[in-house]
Amino acid sequence: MEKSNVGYLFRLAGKSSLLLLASAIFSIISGIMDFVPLVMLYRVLLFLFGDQPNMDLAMRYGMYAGVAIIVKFLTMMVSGALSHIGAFNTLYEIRSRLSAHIATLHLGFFTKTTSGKLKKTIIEDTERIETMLAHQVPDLAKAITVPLLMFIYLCTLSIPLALCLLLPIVIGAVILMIGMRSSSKYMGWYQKLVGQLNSSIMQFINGMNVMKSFNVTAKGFKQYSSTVEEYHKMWTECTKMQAWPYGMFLILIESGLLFSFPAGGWLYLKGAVDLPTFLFFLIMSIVFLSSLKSLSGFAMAISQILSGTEKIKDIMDLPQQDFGSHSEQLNEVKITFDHVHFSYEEDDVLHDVSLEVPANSLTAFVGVSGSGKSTMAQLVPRFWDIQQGQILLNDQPVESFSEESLMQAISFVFQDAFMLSDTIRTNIAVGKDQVTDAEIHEAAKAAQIHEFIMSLPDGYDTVMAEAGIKMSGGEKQRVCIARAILKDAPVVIFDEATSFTDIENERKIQLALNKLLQNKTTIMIAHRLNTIKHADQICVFDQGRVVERGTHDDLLRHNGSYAKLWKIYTEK
Ligand SMILES: Nc1ncnc2c1ncn2[C@@H]1O[C@H](COP(=O)(O)OP(=O)(O)OP(=O)(O)O)[C@@H](O)[C@H]1O
Repeated sequence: MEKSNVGYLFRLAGKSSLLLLASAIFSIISGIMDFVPLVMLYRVLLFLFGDQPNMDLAMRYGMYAGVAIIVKFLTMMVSGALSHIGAFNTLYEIRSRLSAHIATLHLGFFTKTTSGKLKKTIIEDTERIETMLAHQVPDLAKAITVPLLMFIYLCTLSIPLALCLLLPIVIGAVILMIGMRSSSKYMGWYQKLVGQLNSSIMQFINGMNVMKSFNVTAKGFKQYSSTVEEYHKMWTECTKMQAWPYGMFLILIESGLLFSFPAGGWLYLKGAVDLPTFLFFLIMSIVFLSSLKSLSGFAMAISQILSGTEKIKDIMDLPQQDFGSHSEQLNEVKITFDHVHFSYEEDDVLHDVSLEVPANSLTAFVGVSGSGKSTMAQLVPRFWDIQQGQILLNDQPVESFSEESLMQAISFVFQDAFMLSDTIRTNIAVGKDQVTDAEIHEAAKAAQIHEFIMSLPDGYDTVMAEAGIKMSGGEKQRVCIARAILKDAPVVIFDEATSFTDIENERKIQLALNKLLQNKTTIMIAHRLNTIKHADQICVFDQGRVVERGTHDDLLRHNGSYAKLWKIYTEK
């Protein structure tokens, strides 16, 4: 974990870091004020044990001590308020920057990265940072500065006694350092396990229906139970490792008197310090060491802030997608894939694919699972950018288009229909500001979903989060088709759902598609071959290559891969 994460966090916080700085300064003042009454007490002791006790001056020092206590509480309050405001502003700043950055990433990023992981960073990690900043910044500033100032003051009274106060700390720190050499290993292990635990809990809850139907209990869910076991092992080992050095450290910190009493007594008897100074050091040996004790508790908090910052940094470091400046409202669109090579990581997923999808035609991508159909289709709206070759819309490279022009030109109907937690009306009109109810109804009618919506008690005002449970996969996909019909983009990429196959639903989807695809350039990723029998061209994918291309009849005559797929399909 880099130390620069601290700087990075404050850079992200922007102006809010000034509030945090102010909070730290007020906190230091409040810490100093904590210390003032003790100094005043020392002053009074000097008078009391001096040759000419001056009661007036003693009273005045008493008053100073009272004022210091009031100032301490006031500065503590101001510091707390500033740190909370600063931390909230930081949270806002980080979330805004994260959201703004995420909006500029390749669309494909969102299919790869689990939304749970993103959610965790945007909500949980930033929130933890906020809580930590609100509390730890003022406390840490005080815990470091005040003992240091105390020590300097004590050195002005007696250097040997001041050093003697440091002795238990130095011995304790050495023991801690030796004993906790391997703690960074545990910290990494801990972070890894917390991530695994979260993801397996999410998986278990999301897949509860499947788990239950296969009689899998939380304990029987191997991924979860083995993570819990490892978590238990990690904490047991970590606690064993930390117990003795931390225990020794605490004992030493509590035993300041063991060091200051004999040393101070000896110096007093030798006449090197006077009685008030000796007494003052005895008091300070308790106060000084306990003020340092709080420092040991910050390690965990700081490491949590740093690890949260690192996750934010990982997202912020993801490269942004650049768009071109070519702005054009496309109507009839021809798509050309020209010697396209693409890989997600190292191995090529698409190898030198060339293909033309003529304007206003239906091109179907078929092939076994993993052959590259979805990847190829996702390259058109630039979910990912290719490594070699070109993808052209009407002979213009996709990279040259402005984001608005490109997105305006393409509708993508995904398999797993995404729904906003909003009304059906908003879900159909998503992205369109000025649209009438009549237009929305017309799109829904064309998508064969109007009747269903009207049968709901709140009709188009039904909130999807509630209706979602009642909607079948086919109904949801028809809402998405209505969305695409309303968008009326010249290019449609349709990823046929594999999960719902009842005849009535298939018929309705087919009717909806007939409307959606009229006069459009369509790429259909097809799983049910009878839906694409009439496609203008069918491209058969195999291991990232288009191995056959033609109409249904051509390809059956050719008696190759497609004919085999068709045979398997019709025999099902
Ligand atoms: N986001 C991703 N990151 C890394 N690899 C991926 C990603 N998406 C797909 N792949 C890999 O790329 C290859 C092609 O996958 P793709 O989804 O394009 O195939 P497909 O033919 O559409 O399959 P299916 O019919 O099952 O959807 C597969 O090996 C797959 O594992």
